[in-house]
Amino acid sequence: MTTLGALYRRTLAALREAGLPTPELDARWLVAEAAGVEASRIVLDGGRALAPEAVAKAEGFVARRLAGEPVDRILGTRDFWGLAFRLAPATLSPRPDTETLVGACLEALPDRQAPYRLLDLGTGTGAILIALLVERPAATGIGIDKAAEAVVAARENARANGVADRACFAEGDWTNGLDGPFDLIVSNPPYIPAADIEGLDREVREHDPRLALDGGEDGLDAYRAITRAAPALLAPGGILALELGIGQEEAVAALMRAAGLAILAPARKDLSGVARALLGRRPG
Ligand SMILES: C[S@@+](CC[C@H](N)C(=O)[O-])C[C@H]1O[C@@H](n2cnc3c(N)ncnc32)[C@H](O)[C@@H]1O
Repeated sequence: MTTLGALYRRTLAALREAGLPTPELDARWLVAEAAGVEASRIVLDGGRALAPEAVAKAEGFVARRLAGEPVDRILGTRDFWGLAFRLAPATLSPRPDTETLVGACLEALPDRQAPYRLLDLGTGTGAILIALLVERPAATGIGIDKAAEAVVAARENARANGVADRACFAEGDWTNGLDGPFDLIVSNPPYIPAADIEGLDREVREHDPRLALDGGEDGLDAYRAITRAAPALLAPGGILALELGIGQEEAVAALMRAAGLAILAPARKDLSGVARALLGRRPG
């Protein structure tokens, strides 16, 4: 008979031996999921006997983790802005850096009760749009993605997070075929220069979809497309809010200015001090 505590210790030992960077956290999440308990129960209920299926499930998870699969991909969900998002192979796993962009957008949309109209380009799991709709309960929004499977996941995430009646998701190529006006257009676009993708961490390179990463030769292809199209879709005074890759502030600010947008402030930094969220306003 295997107990919850014994399964945790065995899992931890295997992950430690493999030299993984966060074995305690990984073991906690994987064992909790396999055993169908809250992670906090592992210590409290350490003596609980487990069914053989739960042990086999945990062993399967460990094998995947040792093969380099990230924990959130194994679990199939990721927390973002305090909400749970289901992942699909076609979706980026939303990152804490992107919460900086959400925070900046909320400051630009200060009225909790206003019926803001939002557009999220490259919505993936829907993380950005859904977080904004949760925080602004009278707002409505559209999320667009080129990956059909991402659109399906985003719809499901909107339902699970209680905003499906105010969110609409569709497959599309950036703004093609869309009509405004929007009060806010937000995007965390693919921004890695194509030649840098091979040098990314294996967990990113092998488990996040290339369509979510590849920003073209200089990493700026999506910014060019979005800044060119956004002003015509923004209401006067509307905001374009873009997540930035490392070192991209100047280039993206130049694209926003060239499109007639006024930069609101220097880019907001993420928790690591990287300039991460840049906002421009359509005059008027
Ligand atoms: C960096 S991911 C961001 C996902 C999500 N918004 C987030 O922050 O977690 C970029 C997203 O853009 C989508 N994408 C790439 N090219 C696109 C295009 N031409 N039109 C619409 N979406 C596109 C990708 O499929 C991916 O979901």
